[in-house]
Amino acid sequence: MAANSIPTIDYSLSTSPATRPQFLSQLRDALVGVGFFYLEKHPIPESLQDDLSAQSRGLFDLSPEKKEEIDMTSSKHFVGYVGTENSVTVTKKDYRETYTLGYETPAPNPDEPIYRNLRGPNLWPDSSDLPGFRLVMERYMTELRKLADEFKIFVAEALGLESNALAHLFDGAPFDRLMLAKYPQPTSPEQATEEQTVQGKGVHKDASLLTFLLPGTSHGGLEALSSTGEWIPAPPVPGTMIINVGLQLEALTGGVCYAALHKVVMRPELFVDSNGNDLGPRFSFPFFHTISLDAIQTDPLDLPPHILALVRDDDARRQARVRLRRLFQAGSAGYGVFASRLIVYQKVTQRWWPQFLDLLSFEKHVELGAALQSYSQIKPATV
Ligand SMILES: O=C(O)CCC(=O)C(=O)O
Ligand SMILES: [Fe+2]
Repeated sequence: MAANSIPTIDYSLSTSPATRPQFLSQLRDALVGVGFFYLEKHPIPESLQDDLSAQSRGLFDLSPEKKEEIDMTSSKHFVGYVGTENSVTVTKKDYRETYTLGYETPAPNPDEPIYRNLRGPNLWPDSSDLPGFRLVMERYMTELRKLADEFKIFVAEALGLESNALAHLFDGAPFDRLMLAKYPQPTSPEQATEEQTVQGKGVHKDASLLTFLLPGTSHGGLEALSSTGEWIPAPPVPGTMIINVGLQLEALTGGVCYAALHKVVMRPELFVDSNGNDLGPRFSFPFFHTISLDAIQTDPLDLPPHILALVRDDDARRQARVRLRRLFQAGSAGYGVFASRLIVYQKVTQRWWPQFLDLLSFEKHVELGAALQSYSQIKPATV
């Protein structure tokens, strides 16, 4: 399957029975091919996108002291602000600052499984500093959740399944993350690695089912790796969002859907427009749509043969099997998700979850998942 350019899919085709088959067929090609697509004519109101962008700029403009108040280390739920100095992909530094939030909810009861601590209260900035911030973020998350709910149906249908074939993966409380990301313009040569390139975000696959990325500025820099090994640029296209397949969808479909590796590279020329004007910092807003933390699915989805035949090769199928096992290694999906957060955000782990500090590496991911599970079973009352 041709997989060397990023297709554009028209959301409005999904709304009429006459054009829906065309929409679903384009969606299937994108999920199986490059794993990234632009969604045009989507239903997120432009005014809400503008509000999101304005509030995000306001957040990153807060003083260091105010940012400290909402620093992720103040939350045991892996939400809040992470400064440039603490941003990494695996072990390499990312040159960006982020703020992450989820659905506002009380912390779980001590007798619930430990992974439910991935949900909890957000770290909101002071409303006198940023009036309207919380309202805009919550509105945006509500709209994105609605769009993601539609995509669960679209994806099922595009893969030849019943419309509700993914519904069971979302039983229980929803778990999604909205991230606001600011990539400051690199200023000093020390920030550059090779060929003047600064790592905005290092090479990775998203841990989500699907990611819905709203670019906040016109900067390029995002690139996706095709299955044939080419880096394909995915610059913002006005009026569209960028949707990409995450590891969960790849694993659940036995490798039929392709979770592309991707990265954000920052070359100096990306920070000026075609007239040579300075573009300022780069902003982007990914919404990581994820199956329920309580979901359990040990076998891949039961795809029809003509869809299964679309898998690239045996290796893709094998790797997806391994991923699926890892995802549900300890039962519910939440254990694996919690284990990954403990590994990625070690400062949070040091402060809130020190009992797991000696298991913090991706090589020990399986062990860590098992430790979390037995911790939930043996010592629930002390969580
Ligand atoms: O900022 C972007 O364009 C993409 C960021 C990204 O891939 C991520 O945060 O997972
Ligand atoms: Fe990503």
